[in-house]
Amino acid sequence: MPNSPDIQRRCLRVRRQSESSLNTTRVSNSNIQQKRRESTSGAVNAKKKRKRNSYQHKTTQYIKPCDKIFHWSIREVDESSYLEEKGLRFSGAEIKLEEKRVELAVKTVLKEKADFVEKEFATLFLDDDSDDIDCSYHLSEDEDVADKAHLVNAKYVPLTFTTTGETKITVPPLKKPYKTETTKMKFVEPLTENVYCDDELQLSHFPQFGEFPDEDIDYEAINAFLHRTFPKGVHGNWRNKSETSEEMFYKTLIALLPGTKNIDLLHHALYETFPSYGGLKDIHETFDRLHKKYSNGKDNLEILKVLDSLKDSMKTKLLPYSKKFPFDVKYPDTRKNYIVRYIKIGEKECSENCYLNDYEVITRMEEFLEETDSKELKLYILKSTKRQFSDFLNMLLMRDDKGVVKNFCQTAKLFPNVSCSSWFKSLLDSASYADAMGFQQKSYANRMENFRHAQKEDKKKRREKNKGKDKKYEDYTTLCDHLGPCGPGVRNCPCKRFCTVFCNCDFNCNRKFPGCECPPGMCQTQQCPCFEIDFECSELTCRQCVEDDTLELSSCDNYEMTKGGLKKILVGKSKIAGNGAFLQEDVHEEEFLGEYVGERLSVEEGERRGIFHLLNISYTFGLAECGDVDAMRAGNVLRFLNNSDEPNCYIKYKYVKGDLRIGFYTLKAMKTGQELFINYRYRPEAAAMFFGVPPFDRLPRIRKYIPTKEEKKENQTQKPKK
Ligand SMILES: C[S@@+](CC[C@H](N)C(=O)[O-])C[C@H]1O[C@@H](n2cnc3c(N)ncnc32)[C@H](O)[C@@H]1O
Repeated sequence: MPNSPDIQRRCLRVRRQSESSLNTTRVSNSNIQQKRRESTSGAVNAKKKRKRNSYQHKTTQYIKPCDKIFHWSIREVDESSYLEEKGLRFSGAEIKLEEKRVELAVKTVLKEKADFVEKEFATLFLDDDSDDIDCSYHLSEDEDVADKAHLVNAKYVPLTFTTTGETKITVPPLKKPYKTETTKMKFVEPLTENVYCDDELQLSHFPQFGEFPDEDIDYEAINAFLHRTFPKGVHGNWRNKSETSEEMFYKTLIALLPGTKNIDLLHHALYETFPSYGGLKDIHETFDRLHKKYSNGKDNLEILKVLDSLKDSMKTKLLPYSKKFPFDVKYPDTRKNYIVRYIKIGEKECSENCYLNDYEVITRMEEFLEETDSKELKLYILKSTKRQFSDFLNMLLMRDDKGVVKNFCQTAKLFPNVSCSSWFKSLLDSASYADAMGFQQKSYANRMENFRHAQKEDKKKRREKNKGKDKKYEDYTTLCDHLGPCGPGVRNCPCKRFCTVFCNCDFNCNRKFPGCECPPGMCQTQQCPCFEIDFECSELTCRQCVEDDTLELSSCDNYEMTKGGLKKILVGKSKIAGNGAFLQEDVHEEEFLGEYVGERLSVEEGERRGIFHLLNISYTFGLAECGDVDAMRAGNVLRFLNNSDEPNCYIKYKYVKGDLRIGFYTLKAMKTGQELFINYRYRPEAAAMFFGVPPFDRLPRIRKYIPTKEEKKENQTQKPKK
């Protein structure tokens, strides 16, 4: 197998003229040489043309070749479609039936999960009145408070505080005083950008545990409580199929295994639904592991029987492609618009219509040979293929062996209505390096025109699809990574209104948002297509505004989070609660303060950590359906901005490099020393809880499990001394 391909060298190279050694070639050598001469001069001209036309990106990172295919199957299942492997053949109707079963199982599990979550949360947030503590706080008449407005609603107030270290203000103690010490910083790691973090299923290491003094709380009891609250692991959602939780996957399998008529068919249907769980072998191994984890030691005989038969079938007909399925690819590299594959040239014709008998195909093969005597073609296969062809391609790539398609004819046979040589021609049509480069050569106007046109088409389709349905939140951070066209009519394409350059679809995809062409400094109005949809400008799309060589010098005014600046802000004792953030430089109205950074959590992890907010201080910002940013353990100074109903700063969410991020901006001009506030926009119940009730008193249910000091002492005296 050749090493990883070097496109520049390989593709711009003028090939050496030499003898062809295709042993199946029925074309005369002179013909081949003639062809070669034409293609050589063509390549030189194409090279010159490309050089003239091409827009030079600062980075050419996204035109790297890819040698992996992520989603093999984005296929419309109809009567004529079928799956055949090792003599197994399914009709479209059978596939539909099995997929329907998977869909039903998915719905049932989801409903169960939703009910469970609802029930748990309903009881969690209920105050059981077991402790009638009045934590309300009223300001006295003669209080010397600089900014009373902040304090009127603030019930969680420290006993003493200073504003910028000058005025010392004292407020009367709360009826039930609680810790007023500023938060210890021992767990906070300074960050300049978000760090993506995995779901953490171990709760006991959570730093907030350490923030309660030991004598006050029994951590084991809290831990036990949390495990009781989420006994089945963390919640998940199936919005994006890659984001399913293991438990859901397990439950679906359990529900489906007994009734399956054919394990391969079930596997096929499951793979359609859970592309990241791998092939038959992978699913089998995953299932074994999950069974141990979730069955609680109870073995269901029926399931075990099916498992056994599955093992047998694994032995006898281990599908050759099973290990090639994408596995664990959650967020694949977004820089690929074509896939590199080697196609081994066959030695024997499979039929009369075999590509090896086709003069045109044989002649065109020349263009794709690495070396003239090579027995493999090297193809740059574009992802944006026609729907029908993408089915074939998916199947072809799925059956390759470490990037080499060894038996092209075998795959072609699975599609009897189209001849082997027609498939080969389509493959060659879509497989040249020059085509893969096409996007770069398109002018901005051209891209914009295509985009607008695609948007119109999409709008029609969406309208039909969503007739009578409620308008849903549209998340632009879900990136697509499939073969074939994108859009609302395409199964499994998760991109809502449009694709972006961060999607893994082909760069020629007309749905791809083309960015803007504003001059530098003009991207803060609705005239700028990026600004209009809350996208930060990007050097991958916007030609003029972000053109400066160095990031810091770029004068684009819609590029702040990419640049990553942060105003001078210090942490001090807040006027309102614990620590606060204080300006150390003068700022104008509508100035960018910085990005709120922290650990970037999945929706599930955000939900799980959410429980700690009830116990303590929350540093989490929700990103709608995209997860959360949690600055509890790691973040920057913006984590110290407290809440106010009369804020002097505001938040703006923006899409930056394919992800939703949080920018902090000023609402007015301010001087050094001023404390910064935003409005957290909590719902009244949440505000009452977080700002009105000391953390310790927030969870009556938890308290049941936390021994009081007296109880603890009693327990200790009862424990036999070692
Ligand atoms: C992002 S932190 C702000 C920094 C925090 N004061 C500190 O010391 O680290 C948010 C937490 O501060 C507290 N807080 C913020 N604004 C408040 C207010 N207006 N009244 C009472 N507590 C507030 C709440 O405990 C909230 O969960």
